[in-house]
Amino acid sequence: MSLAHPAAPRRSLPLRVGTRASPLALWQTRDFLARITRFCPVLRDANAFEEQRIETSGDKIQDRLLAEIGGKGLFAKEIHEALLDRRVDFAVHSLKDLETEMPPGIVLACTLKREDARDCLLPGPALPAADPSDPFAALPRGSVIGTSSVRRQSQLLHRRPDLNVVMFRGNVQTRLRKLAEGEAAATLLALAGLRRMELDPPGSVAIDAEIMVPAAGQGIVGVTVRADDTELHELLAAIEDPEARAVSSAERALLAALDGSCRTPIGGHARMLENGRLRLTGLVARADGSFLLRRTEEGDAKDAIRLGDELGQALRRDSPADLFA
Ligand SMILES: NCc1[nH]cc(CCC(=O)O)c1CC(=O)O
Repeated sequence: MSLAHPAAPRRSLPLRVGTRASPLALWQTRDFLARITRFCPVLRDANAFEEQRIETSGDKIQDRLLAEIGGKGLFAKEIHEALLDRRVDFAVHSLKDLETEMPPGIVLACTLKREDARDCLLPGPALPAADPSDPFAALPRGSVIGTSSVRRQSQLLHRRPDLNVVMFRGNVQTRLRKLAEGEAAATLLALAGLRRMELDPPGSVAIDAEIMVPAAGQGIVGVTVRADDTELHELLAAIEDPEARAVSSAERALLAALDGSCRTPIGGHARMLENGRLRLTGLVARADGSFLLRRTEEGDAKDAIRLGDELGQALRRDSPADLFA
């Protein structure tokens, strides 16, 4: 079988794709396989791909804040290992769960078109629907909000210091169940995950990215491959969305420059403007919301990494040093 071109070297099928086993991860993986099959008809074979489900440290640890156990990369570590051990040929990830620097021997081959990057407020059954123009307004004083993201927590508490945040972990379905069971009055989730799984919980509203700056890479799926697998790298790169690459490069460079301890709330969100310009917003905060710094810069999309790096350094310079200890 040749992948991209009749003259390309033959390689054996199936291609093994690494993925987490959560419903969202599986949805994203199957969506990616459908896209690549449309692009490369030779893979239109029931046996072209084999799904390898991999349990990651992030899936195993359910009772502690992600920030406390090492944050980024926890949902990717075992998948990277499978790639390097040649147990899988490529892997599909939520980009926001991938560390900013790939381990040696692994590259980010492809970033897919972004789904809505915003976070979403989901009121539980005891609360009225949220108001899209002021999502937090209907939350009664002192309400309990479930989230284990320090980024979401800090931005929420900055506006509403009266609220009480409790830890809420598990995959999207688990968190929706906890909400239905009243473990919290409301929760916050990425809109992208809900949209992909066609979930539209009653009363939920998207929160403007100015009010709740999303995580770097939120809403974007990224595909990793071994750096030495040129053939597969080229095939995967052929379905890359250049806009997703540009915005995520800026956001991830910002995150890398901030190099926060993994407990530091950091947000990064870029938007492509007309005329090839990028507008990047970065956020640094304290988890309790008592400090919050948000800044926006524009630059040429060709210099996405420099834009992110410079904004990250500026935010770092102007934030309390202990956030970066
Ligand atoms: N850490 C879990 C995770 N990783 C990616 C998404 C959503 C999908 C995306 O951002 O592309 C989620 C769930 C959430 O934050 O609500």
